[in-house]
Amino acid sequence: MDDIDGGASRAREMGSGGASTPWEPIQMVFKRYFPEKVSDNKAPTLRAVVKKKPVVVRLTRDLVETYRICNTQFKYRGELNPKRYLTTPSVGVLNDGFDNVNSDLILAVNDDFCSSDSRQRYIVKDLLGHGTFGQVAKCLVPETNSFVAVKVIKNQPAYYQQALVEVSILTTLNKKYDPEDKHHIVRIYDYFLHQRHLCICFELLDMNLYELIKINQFRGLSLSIVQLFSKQILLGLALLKDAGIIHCDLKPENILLCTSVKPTEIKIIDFGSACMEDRTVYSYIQSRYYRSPEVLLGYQYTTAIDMWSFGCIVAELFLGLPLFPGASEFDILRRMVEILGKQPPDYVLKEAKNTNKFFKCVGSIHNLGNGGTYDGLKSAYMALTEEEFEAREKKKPEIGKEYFRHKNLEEIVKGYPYKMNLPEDDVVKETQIRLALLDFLRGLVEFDPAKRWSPFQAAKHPFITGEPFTCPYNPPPETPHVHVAQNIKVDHHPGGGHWFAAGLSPHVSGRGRMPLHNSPHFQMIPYSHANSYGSIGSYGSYNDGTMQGNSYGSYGETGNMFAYYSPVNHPGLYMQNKGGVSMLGTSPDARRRVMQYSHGGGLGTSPSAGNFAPLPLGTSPSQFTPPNANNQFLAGSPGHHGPTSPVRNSCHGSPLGKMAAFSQFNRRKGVGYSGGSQPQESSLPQAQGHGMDNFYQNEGYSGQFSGSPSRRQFDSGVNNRKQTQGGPTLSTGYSPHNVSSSSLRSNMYNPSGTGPHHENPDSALSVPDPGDWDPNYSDDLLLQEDSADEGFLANEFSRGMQLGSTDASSFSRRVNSNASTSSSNPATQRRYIPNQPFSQADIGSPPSNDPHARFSQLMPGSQFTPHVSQNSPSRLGQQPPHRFNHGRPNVGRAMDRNHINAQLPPSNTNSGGQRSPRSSSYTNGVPWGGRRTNHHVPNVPSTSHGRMDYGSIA
Ligand SMILES: Nc1ncnc2c1ncn2[C@@H]1O[C@H](COP(=O)(O)OP(=O)(O)OP(=O)(O)O)[C@@H](O)[C@H]1O
Repeated sequence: MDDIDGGASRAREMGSGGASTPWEPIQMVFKRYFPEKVSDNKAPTLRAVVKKKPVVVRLTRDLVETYRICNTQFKYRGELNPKRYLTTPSVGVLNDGFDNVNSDLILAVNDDFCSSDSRQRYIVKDLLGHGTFGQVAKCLVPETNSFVAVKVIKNQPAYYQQALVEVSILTTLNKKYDPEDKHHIVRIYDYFLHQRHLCICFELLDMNLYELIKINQFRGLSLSIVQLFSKQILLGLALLKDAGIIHCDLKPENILLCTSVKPTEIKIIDFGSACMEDRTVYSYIQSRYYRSPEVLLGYQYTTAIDMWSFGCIVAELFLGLPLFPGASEFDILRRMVEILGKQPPDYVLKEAKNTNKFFKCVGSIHNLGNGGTYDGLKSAYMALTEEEFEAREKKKPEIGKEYFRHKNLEEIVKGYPYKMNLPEDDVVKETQIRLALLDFLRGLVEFDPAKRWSPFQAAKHPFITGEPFTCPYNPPPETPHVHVAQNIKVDHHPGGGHWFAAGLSPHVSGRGRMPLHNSPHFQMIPYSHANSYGSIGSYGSYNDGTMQGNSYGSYGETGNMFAYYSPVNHPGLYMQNKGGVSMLGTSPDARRRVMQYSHGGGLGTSPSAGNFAPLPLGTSPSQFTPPNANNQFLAGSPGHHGPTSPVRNSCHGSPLGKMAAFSQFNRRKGVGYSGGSQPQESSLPQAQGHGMDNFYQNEGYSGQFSGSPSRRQFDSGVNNRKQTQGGPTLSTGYSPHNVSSSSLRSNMYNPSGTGPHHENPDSALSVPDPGDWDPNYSDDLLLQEDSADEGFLANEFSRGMQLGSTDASSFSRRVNSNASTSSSNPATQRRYIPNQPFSQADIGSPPSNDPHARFSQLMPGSQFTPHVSQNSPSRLGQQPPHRFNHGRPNVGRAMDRNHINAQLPPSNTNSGGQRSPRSSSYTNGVPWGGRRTNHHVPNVPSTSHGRMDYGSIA
């Protein structure tokens, strides 16, 4: 004390001019502490709880500052930092060293992209995911200080083309059908070329539903969440149906949380496999677990296949595991028949291309009673047993593990374990809701596509509306489709290409394509033998009858030949007929095909592909395939399935398949992580929302439909429509309209609960091991992470999603580099290449109102040299892709091709920071994010995607 006082007086002296005395503080801020007297003679204890971060954390959090404190001479130059690569492998071997062996652009933190069109800069900060088409990077938009997701498409023509389809479809959906962003479809902001890679800029979203289930330890989500998400997905599907677009790859991985809005919403992504309903080009679509019976059987398909996938997703959200986790297509069908207690209707089996693979004929198929519809009692077909299948196919069918103790849907849903310690009342309520769910599912996973509910019909189901469920739902008749976008702008230019492949040309009015004959740009030459499509152009240009097209990516169909004109090509630039047959353009991926045709008129090869075998079928990038001489295409019998989904995650099989395996592996390992006008006659009482705790009414829910007649009644039913025979009973009603954040929190199963959640006998009392059915699963993928960040993570996530009961520590985290380094690393010697992705030989038309102008921007030159990497993965693996023309009548649909202007998100939107539970990226192949949790199922979703083996088939 004396010292202190003395010091103070000396300071005063110094302040008054004492020059020789050492410096002392002028004023004393703290006084000496004198403990208060305590009466009980106990030694007083001073307890100060100081939450300090570990010293290492404190010293390294702002390392540059720490260095400056240590050494004032220290200067920091970000550009000297070693590059932190996000792409694996990061060795540049293609595209002048810009691309790796997989044709992926090698991305490093702080690389920047610049859109030549919008002049917008995007600075790479992290990797969000890795798909078949390329990588998705989290990028900073410096002007607005906001983040976006940029999908960098592989530098290969077919990927490029298919990605343009995605751009086109999404642009149309966003701008024409959902300008107010109410239908839970991801927003596209911009697209541009960078180092020959097409880059598509999307709004930044969060983890996907598979990851959500995963962090919940593969226990199902609460019914309120299932219901909320179902409703939102239905809004998206209703929009798609209205636009006549089939997503073709609906699955939990392609539904992402959007936590930037409150309460949390979901959005549908990945339209890279989508097609127009009247252009069902590919026969091999949908990820296996979510693949519809029509697609499995090779029957014509419509938007109803998305409803099947949706049904599978709803069931999976509730059960935590896929409803039909078949290891092969045979296994899937077997499970469907067993769980649903039915089989596809005879009229489908009679016409489907693959019926013989799975069924045997046991009766007359010529006089199918009941209009060809299997009445459930007797059918002309019987599913093959495993032995019969083996005898026919000369190989054993792959059969996956059983996860449910019960064998039929009703028992599975009813018998699913209830949440632990649920009060009796709540059990009763949930039982009631489960009945509604069961009925709901039955309408979705309905074998007969004609009977399967439409989004409109499903949206009126009590499970969605929250009305009390008292009896089987009788859906209202589907509103006849009336196309909404009547005034679609048409590009009257001869460029077609992939736009037509996606059926996007307003001039392509139908499968019959009769209008094509009238096109001033199109002279159709009668020619037959091709019976399937890839890109189909209404403006193809033929020069003569020799089948030399002047453009690429054109495909034929039965009885007709089409080619489209590419705006980057000269009319008159003839394709070489290298295959010894007359041909017209094909997808560049034709290079890997050797096919036999029953008719000699091969159709099209890609000029970019050089001397490739003729290709009768249009191809997608997802249908690359190596030679397989055993496959024959019959012109009149299109539709052999390829080995796996062209769109997905095949560890074996898909044309892009090896890639899929690779990318899935990486993803799993943590590459990134990964009308409203029906009058409201009366509102149900507000008490509708109290049937289940944690729900509340939200009359202002944004999902109002507008415009489309087929959409307009959607939401009106939510609040007002009464169930056919059910009154507004309050006791069992529950409102799905919204779920508060807190309800999301409390409705997630608590992973710490010990109750049996799964029916799997093996796992009845424990969490199922995802490794059993998830070939990519490995808890080695999980990495330790600084625990100091866990709180932040938990907060970040729970602020967005409010899952609450799930242990925050189970969330992985994406780590962003804060290094303010420049993107240019002097050590990396790369020659700048202007944006010139592919030569005219390789590409189609870009999405633009002015394709010529747009294209000249995009394609300053044509220096693309096709390269076929040996390692270039192919999603559809080792068998040839097959497509078929389903021969359905066309319904002309017009879609515009408006160019998207960059509409960047507001500065505060999704400003990124460290996002919720996705994460971990690789740096030069070394994982650096993620964490290991204490859960006995270490299921941090280190990748954005989940399962990898969807696409493969037996
Ligand atoms: N807008 C987004 N915001 C955040 N992450 C995204 C976004 N879009 C995509 N991702 C992430 O990137 C991953 C790959 O994206 P996407 O599915 O579009 O690519 P893909 O190549 O088409 O994949 P797939 O192999 O499934 O076809 C997604 O699973 C997701 O985790």
